[in-house]
Amino acid sequence: MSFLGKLSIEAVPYHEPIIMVTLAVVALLGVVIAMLITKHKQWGTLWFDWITSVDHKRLGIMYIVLAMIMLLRGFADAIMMRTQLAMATNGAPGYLPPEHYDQIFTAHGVIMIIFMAMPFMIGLMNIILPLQIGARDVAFPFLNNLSFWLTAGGAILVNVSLGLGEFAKTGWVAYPPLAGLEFSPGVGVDYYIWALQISGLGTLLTAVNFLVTVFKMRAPGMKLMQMPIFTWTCTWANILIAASFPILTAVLAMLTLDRYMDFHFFTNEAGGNSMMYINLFWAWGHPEVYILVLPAFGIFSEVISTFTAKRLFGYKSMVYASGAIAILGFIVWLHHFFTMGSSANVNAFFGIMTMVIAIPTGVKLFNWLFTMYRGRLVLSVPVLWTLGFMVTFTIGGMTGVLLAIPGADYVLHNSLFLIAHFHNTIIGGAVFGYLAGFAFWFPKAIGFKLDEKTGKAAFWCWQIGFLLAFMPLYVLGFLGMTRRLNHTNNPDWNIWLYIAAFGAFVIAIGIFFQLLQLFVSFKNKEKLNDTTGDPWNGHTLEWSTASPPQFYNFANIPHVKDIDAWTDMKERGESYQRPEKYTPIHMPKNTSAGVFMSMSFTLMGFALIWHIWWLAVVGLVAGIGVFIKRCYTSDVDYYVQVDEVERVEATHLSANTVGGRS
Ligand code: HEA
Ligand code: HEM
Ligand SMILES: [Cu+2]
Repeated sequence: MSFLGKLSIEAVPYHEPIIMVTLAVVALLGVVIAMLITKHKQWGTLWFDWITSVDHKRLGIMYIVLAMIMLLRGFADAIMMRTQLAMATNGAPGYLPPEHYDQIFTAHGVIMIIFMAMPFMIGLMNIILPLQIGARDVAFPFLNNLSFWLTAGGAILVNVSLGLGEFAKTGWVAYPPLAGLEFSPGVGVDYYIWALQISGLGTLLTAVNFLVTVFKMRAPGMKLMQMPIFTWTCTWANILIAASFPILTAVLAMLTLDRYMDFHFFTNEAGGNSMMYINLFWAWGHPEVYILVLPAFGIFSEVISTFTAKRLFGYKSMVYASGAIAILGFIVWLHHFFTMGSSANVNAFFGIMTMVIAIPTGVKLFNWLFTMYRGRLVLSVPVLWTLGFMVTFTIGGMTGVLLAIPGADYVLHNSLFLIAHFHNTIIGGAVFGYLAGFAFWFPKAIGFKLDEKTGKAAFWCWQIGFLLAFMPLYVLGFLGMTRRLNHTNNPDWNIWLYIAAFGAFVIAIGIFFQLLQLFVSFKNKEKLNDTTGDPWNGHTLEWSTASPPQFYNFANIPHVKDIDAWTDMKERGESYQRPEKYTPIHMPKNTSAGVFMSMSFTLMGFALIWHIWWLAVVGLVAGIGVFIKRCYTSDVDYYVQVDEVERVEATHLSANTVGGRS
């Protein structure tokens, strides 16, 4: 074994034109961005105000930037797959060789779920949750920065695999024995393992951080049953993360031992059993999909009640329904392997428990409908995403219930019907939810509203494109097409494959409109400016702050007396009151420890992937070293003095009294 382990120049796929062109474009973009930063002298800002920031609002924005970049990457993979399948009909080979195609669907699944949806959800939670409960930050701001960089570290590893070596060809579930050393001897599965392990640790720390925040840092007076509904759904999601991510950590660790140290947990011989992996994987994987969708449900609740100018119908039943979904979501994982050979009774139990989830979900849908009933629903962009969700997600949920019938699942398992089901719930549920939240909270986070026209165009392209791209997959599933095929030879399938490819291009236009929307909105930001901090006449405390919020969030922590604390304060005439006095505010200092720690661990992961043992030790020791140094640092906080608080607050208050609202 050489100094660089398995790494050599051969690892660069220079004979693959598609990859090389992609890398060249990415490199070019990188150079352009670096030049722009240099030209505008922004390196200092980038480092001191963003990369090392412990402010939950800035970390939230960074999560969402990461999610958007990963959406572009994941979508590029998707469109490549759809084009391949539209070309490779009647036995034609298409343009993607099998070993490349297999990496693409694996990368697409992993990137979309772990590095697009999760960061998007966690980003929105970061920006909004502390504001909603009247807190100045999360419980552990430094940990929050570390969590972000661990997530980013995982994303970096997945993307490095494009230019160095390969990614897993196993599907996003990486089942052994296929993912074992015998059938996947390359570095692809190792990239998968370390990317998920490192980012998963970040996610687990985030959940712990936000659970402590919610239980310990609510504004005085805010009882648990008065927390805003988005905060509640995030809390249920965090409980699910805390309960399920350790299972992922464990199962990945076991796969690591199999691959690196010749253990036999999941091999076919020497006492191993790969079914154990499948069981543990889904014990994490199923809760994971509810982790994605629950916060989106919370966003829809906020959007609907705000844009009908009514209180949410059935607040308590919403909280309990979310809890029921979370708890049931934890005990139905076996529905992913009905066909693995459990007894009929076991299958029946898990099938029925799965179907029961339709009940609390139905409760939520009806609550949203009742909230809209006789309200004056404003058809803004967040509302469009919400209405689109209600239709699309219901279809996806219903087909899920169909799959929950073990007998039916024997026919439909791993068919394109399944693929249609989960894109239906993930895109129609989670992604539409995040995009609704993005449009809803953008003015809060950035300071100006998003352009409506381009936003509406983006929505319609996504909605119509979605139906075109995924409804045909239900048909293909019934016609017998299985998932992960890289070419087909059944002429009956062709037309549906063409429609699906066309649909994906319509979604591409939607994504184009989203980029255009950002461009147009930034250009017109003076006109779209939000000086009030409360552009939609909101219900919850985040709208009581300025847009973007003061860096310390609240000069004086509000006292909460009711659900919808901000509506309540406005009704009582207690909003925008200048308090008698301000006191100095205790704030955490930014630190580079998080980024250095996580980059050390990412380096360790990279070294382990390539079997560069000395470098792995260096990464590990450096990461732990930075942590120990951080533990001995006492210079971690400071006070914002009263005169500065006064100055900042005066701007916000004057915007809302002189000529504004009072
Ligand atoms: C956000 C993601 C998300 C969500 C919310 C769901 C929600 C549901 N899922 Fe889905 N699912 C996935 C993502 C998701 N799923 C993924 C990613 C996979 C596959 C991964 C892979 O293999 O790669 C999968 C796979 C999957 C399977 C495995 C199939 C197989 O491998 O063969 C099953 C089987 O039971 C299932 C069922 C369900 C059910 C019953 C729901 C329910 O929660 C739906 C409840 C909602 C409704 C029913 C609609 C609204 C309700 C009403 C309007 C009330 C009235 C309705 C009735 C009385 C029916 N899902
Ligand atoms: C935006 C449009 C999207 C398109 C056009 C698309 C398309 C596809 C295609 C063609 C496949 C392969 C299906 C097969 O096995 O034959 C696939 C798989 C998959 N997609 Fe998507 N997708 C999209 C968005 C998403 C999103 C947003 C997510 C999750 C957040 C997602 C998660 C997955 C997963 C987990 C798989 C399974 C990968 C595997 O088989 O291991 N997709 N998608
Ligand atoms: Cu499931």
